[in-house]
Amino acid sequence: MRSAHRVDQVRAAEAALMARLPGGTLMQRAAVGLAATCARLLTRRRGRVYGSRVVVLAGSGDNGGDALYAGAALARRGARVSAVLLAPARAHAAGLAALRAAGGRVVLEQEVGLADFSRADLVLDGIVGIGGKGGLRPEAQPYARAGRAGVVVAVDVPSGVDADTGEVAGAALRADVTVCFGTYKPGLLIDPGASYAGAVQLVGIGLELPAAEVVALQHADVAGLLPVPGAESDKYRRGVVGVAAGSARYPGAALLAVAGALRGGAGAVRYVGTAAEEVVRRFPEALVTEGGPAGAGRVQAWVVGPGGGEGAERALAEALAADVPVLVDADGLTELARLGPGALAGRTAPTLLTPHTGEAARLLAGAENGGSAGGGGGGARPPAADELAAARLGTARRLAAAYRATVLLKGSTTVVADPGGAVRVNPTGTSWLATAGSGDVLAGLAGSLLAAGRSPLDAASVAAYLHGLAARHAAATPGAPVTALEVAAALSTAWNDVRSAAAEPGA
Ligand SMILES: NC(=O)C1=CN([C@@H]2O[C@H](COP(=O)(O)OP(=O)(O)OC[C@H]3O[C@@H](n4cnc5c(N)ncnc54)[C@H](OP(=O)(O)O)[C@@H]3O)[C@@H](O)[C@H]2O)[C@@H](O)CC1
Ligand SMILES: Nc1ncnc2c1ncn2[C@@H]1O[C@H](COP(=O)(O)OP(=O)(O)O)[C@@H](O)[C@H]1O
Ligand SMILES: [K+]
Repeated sequence: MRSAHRVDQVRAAEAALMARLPGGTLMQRAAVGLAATCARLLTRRRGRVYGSRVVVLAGSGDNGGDALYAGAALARRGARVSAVLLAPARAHAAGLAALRAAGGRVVLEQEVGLADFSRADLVLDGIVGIGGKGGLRPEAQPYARAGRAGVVVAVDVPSGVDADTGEVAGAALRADVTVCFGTYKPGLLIDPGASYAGAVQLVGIGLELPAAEVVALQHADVAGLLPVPGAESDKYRRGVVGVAAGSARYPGAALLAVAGALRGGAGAVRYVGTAAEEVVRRFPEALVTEGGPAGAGRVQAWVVGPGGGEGAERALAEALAADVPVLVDADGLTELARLGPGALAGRTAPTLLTPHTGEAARLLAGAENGGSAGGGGGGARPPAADELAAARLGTARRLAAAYRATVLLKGSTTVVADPGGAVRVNPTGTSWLATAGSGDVLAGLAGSLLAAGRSPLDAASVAAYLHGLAARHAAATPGAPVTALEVAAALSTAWNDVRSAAAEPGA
């Protein structure tokens, strides 16, 4: 599991540790780890550190200090290091002295700095770290636009990325590798910040940290959460997932949601809706009923809404009336937004909402207006989907709080937020998943995990993980387009992948 902490949590842990250690110890630990990664990267690119061209972009804080000390260490190994000082009067004095003593040169003119930057084998971005506010300032912006021949290594956080949220206000410096200290930061795991961070490496510096703010599961964690039948299991004990999906207009959504549900670990899939005939023709193993959830047999969880069209209103009402976990997706969410959070108020079993940002905008507007169905006030501008996508962590949290439900917010980084405050972010996605119907597969899969007894937080985060992995496996060649049905078919490979990696020694 990758754990990420907020800046204030890092600062508190740093203060507690610094009180027990000689001054400068933590910066030395950070710089040693940073220099070691840079030396590995240079050796991989050029065969050796000696003679390579390194540029340190140094801002006014300790982030610049880390970068200057690491630059000094590389200079001592024979690298030709220039330090570009973005705030010359406030550069980290001891770091700068170390760099100079190691033979590094200092650049004050932007033209020279930019030329050095563009032809460097390696650039250390020490402009700003966890102390940063807002995007890059004007003096640093040309570096974000400049061409580059070598690798950019961000020190702790890519400059311009908000460490706590991953939000980017204006320009930020894109890195190939980020070396972070003590713990991951949420902004390194959540887009858009994550897309600026490149490969993220953690250097331990001995911080004692509280519970994480955000976590990202890895193979071993997911393997431990997969429902696996035991000797005592039968199909009912494994859980039956009910899928209320599809409509005359969107029959395909029914097939895709059932395809996902069949591969999520529940013992049986019960489909209700207008596409019963198509479903059973394609998936003879599914149990089918026409009509709505109320008339179907017992299930351990409902999935309601994919392609629900005109039947979504009734299906949602009937599913929410059942005392089992309910996953609401697509047209079910549009209907829920119309009703507002009050529609969930009487429920005792948990609810999982799986919006994309467009649906999230409708849900938030519904929460703020008390549900448009109730004729609530309204008047405030509804949030725009792209603004919500740029602030994914806050959006998922706001929705979870407003609806008192677990929220899986889909998109370039899928974020799962529990109403209790826990947040998981998904590391496995690929943008090829942005294909029609892949969300239906995800809904079926997550519903199946709910029926198999997983909590909404676990069901949602495991489903997103397997779904993202399956999309990679489904591609005929790495990086090729995939269809939603291919993603569903590749889910078994994703399960195997996770389980076999977890079974490896040392996993
Ligand atoms: N915590 C730990 O455990 C450890 C932390 N360590 C390291 O310390 C780093 C944090 O250092 P920090 O606190 O000095 O802050 P830092 O990120 O250098 O920035 C603050 C300075 O930048 C300025 N500034 C602000 N916004 C800006 C912007 N957008 N663009 C440009 N400048 C901007 C602001 O000045 P202002 O101009 O606003 O007065 C201020 O002077 C951390 O990321 C890690 O690398 C390790 O050494 C060891 C253990
Ligand atoms: N840029 C992206 N990067 C990674 N995954 C994405 C991106 N955009 C969308 N996705 C994923 O693709 C799926 C699309 O779901 P959804 O929007 O519900 O589509 P549909 O309604 O067509 O099924 C979700 O799993 C979502 O997280
Ligand atoms: K930085």
